[in-house]
Amino acid sequence: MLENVSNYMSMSSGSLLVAQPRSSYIVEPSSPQWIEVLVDCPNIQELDNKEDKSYKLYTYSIPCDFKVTPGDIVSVPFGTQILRGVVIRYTYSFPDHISYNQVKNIYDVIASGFFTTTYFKLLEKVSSYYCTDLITVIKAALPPGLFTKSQRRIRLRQDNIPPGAEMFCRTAAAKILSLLQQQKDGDYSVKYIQREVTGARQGIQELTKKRWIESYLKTTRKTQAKKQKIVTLIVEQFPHDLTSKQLEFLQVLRRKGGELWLTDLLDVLETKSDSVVKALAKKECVVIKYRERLRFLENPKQKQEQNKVLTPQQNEALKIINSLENYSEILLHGVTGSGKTEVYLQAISPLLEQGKSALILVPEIALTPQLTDRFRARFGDKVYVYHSNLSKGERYDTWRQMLPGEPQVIIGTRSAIFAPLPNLGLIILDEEHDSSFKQTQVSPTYNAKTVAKWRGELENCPIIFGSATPSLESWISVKSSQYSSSNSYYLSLPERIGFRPLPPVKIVDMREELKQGNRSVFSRPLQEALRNLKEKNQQGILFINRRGYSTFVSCRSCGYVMECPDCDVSLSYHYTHEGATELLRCHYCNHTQIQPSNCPECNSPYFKFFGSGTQKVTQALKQEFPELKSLRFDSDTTRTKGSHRRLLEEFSRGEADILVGTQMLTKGLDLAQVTLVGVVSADGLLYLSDYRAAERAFQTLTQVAGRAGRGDEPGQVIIQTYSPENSVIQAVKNHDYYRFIEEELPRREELNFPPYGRLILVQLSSLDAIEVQNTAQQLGNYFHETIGLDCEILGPAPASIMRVAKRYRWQILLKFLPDARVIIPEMENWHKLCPNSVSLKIDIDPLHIN
Ligand SMILES: Nc1ncnc2c1ncn2[C@@H]1O[C@H](COP(=O)(O)OP(=O)(O)OP(=O)(O)O)[C@@H](O)[C@H]1O
Ligand SMILES: [Zn+2]
Ligand SMILES: [Zn+2]
Repeated sequence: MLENVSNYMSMSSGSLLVAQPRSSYIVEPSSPQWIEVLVDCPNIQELDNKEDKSYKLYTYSIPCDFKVTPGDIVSVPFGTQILRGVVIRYTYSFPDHISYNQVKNIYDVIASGFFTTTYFKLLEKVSSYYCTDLITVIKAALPPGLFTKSQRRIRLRQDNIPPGAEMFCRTAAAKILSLLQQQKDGDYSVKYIQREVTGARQGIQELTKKRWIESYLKTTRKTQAKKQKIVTLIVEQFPHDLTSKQLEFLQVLRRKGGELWLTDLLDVLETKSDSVVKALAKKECVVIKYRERLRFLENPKQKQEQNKVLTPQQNEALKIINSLENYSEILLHGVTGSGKTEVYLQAISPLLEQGKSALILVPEIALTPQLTDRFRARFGDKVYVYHSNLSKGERYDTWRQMLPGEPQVIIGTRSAIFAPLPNLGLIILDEEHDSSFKQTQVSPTYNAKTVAKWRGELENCPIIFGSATPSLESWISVKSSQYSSSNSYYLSLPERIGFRPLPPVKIVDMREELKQGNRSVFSRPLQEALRNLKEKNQQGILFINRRGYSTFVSCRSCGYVMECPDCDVSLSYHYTHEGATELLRCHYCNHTQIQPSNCPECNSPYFKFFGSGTQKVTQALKQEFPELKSLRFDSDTTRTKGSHRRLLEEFSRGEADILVGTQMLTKGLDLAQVTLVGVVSADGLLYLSDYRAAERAFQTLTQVAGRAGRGDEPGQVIIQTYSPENSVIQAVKNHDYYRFIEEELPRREELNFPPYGRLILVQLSSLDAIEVQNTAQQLGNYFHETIGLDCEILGPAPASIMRVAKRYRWQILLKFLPDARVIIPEMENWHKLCPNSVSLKIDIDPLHIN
């Protein structure tokens, strides 16, 4: 039975409408015998849905001792496999082509009650808007490990097999037998056998009949609840015949409230043996039982902290936020250090008292340990973090503890927008301009900001978008509907806390420096500022635009540049510490090789790396300012869990004078001792072949500048550049967001780029250069035939880096004009034009085009 989900979207500037799917998640009152299941098999879904974008449901029966409800995750027999699926609804009739006895029983119930009705609607919206199978969306939303597959395998029954057995069977069976015998355990998956041997099916049947092989199901371990022993005190008066050890155990147990996990109790008493506890259980002083122990990410305990007295501006903002109960969009535009976080905290407090929960999304949790700490200091153990770096168990348990609806605060990254909080009272997106809210690598290519709006609508709760540098989308969205609709608010915090000034920004023209004979990476003004740091006992930050940028290795004699053999990009120079091997690495595919001492082209010994990565800057710093101690903060030094926190803590304890880092530094760092921020080179940010380059440059530079002078000492910012007259640089210099958007918005409007028009990026890649080009051409033609005039079709064109990890990449950009109805041609037809060797990806509302 097919359910149709219409796949067109319509968009008018500012508001986004998605067609309501016709199917929905229906809960029937009685308990019937059959259910329809969405099975985790996306390829089958695609093949079966010729008519239109939809999803196919399979009917199963419920064994009488099972209780199954829509929303449950079940495992079901499916061909030779046992697959996971989601129960969509009860059913009372069969599709025409199926007879009663063809319907199979479900195999097992994996998890119950994972989502509510509105939640399911959200998933359907995501599926239709981002042109992604519903099951893929469900898997992206739910904690991992629920949809593991079981595999049908066969193995030899060694003892039954006579010598020369293969002589007694047909070709296929003989082949299978010899395959199995070559494998040391005599064991293969049926899938593998089917790929290797023609007529595998009959072969397997034959061997099974002879009892020379057996087939079995291999299930991967499922994520499940973790049970542990808990010890409960059950007597008030301690008996007199206790040993001193036993008495000590009971006293500890009573002091700790009468109940402790066995492991914790043993820890407190510094023993490994549970014999004393067992003896106490025998004496009926305690009981030991198994109980589920939830796994959460333990964060360091914070000192309890009280609400701060708000500034009049914070107060104004809070009053409006607190007055909102229904769906509304709030843009909280507060300059760096204006106290946005305090507003969030005080907006959440009354909600918790009303029994509601709040969801806070941040760009990257590891980068903002400070933020999580501040929430914990205010709300203690009501705060949970949820993001993709947690272990499977932690995600599973954090998810499940949300379901009963205890009021709480969830802090997470983009995937947390799917956190199943039942009584959601507020959604906050902090640093809303950040592009990491968008998923780009895998489907669905959702933007948590867009999903947050749907979620807010479905749950009927307000959303706060907070930033010092709002994205043009949010700016336009709120500004254009502020007067027309009553549920849009622009709230501004134009000043820093305590009337601290924003730091003055000095722009240094690096061309002048060179003319004056200064070849150092540090300009004279930056050198002077660095020298002053030590005297004044202050700290500084040096910002380097993303790792690898301009750290390419080239020959000074012939100009030869070292490139990755598999990607069309230059390799980056890596030198982790003194004495380490000098390495070259590709930042796309991680190809690594040793840095040659001479040029491979002309053998010149002047074969060096150029540019200023974090490593080069730390080295230059060491040479020119040996008295300054520096710490590197980039993706190389923060690979291990907890390393962000450790480095930031080291720095805030004053164990280094300078923090040298990449984009990671820009996010939410609040350190009072930092008075100097130096941008080593702004140029890499300005010249990217992307329509968003200017916006991203303005945001990054403003954010990094905002780290200076947040304490009592005034700060200063020095930006080094070869293009001081650039208008982005000028806007940053004057802390002038309004000037920036006044210049940027007309440019976007003229070219119909977002936030006016809408983009859809179709990406094709293949190992075969010709095939991918031809496919791109055909797809382009198909678009020209089917897409209306209010969509501009750009390309097909090779991606700006044409080859990555041996795959050639082409793309087509669809640009829908403002107010155009966005109609995406049938995906099914696209796939028909696309041979198996070419992979196809669709990115809806892409943020990066390269
Ligand atoms: N009303 C207040 N009274 C005193 N201190 C405050 C108040 N509000 C915030 N602060 C403090 O001011 C500092 C800056 O606030 P906060 O970090 O919330 O700013 P922000 O706007 O989130 O900054 P950014 O966007 O730059 O990360 C923090 O140390 C915070 O504790
Ligand atoms: Zn050379
Ligand atoms: Zn590469």
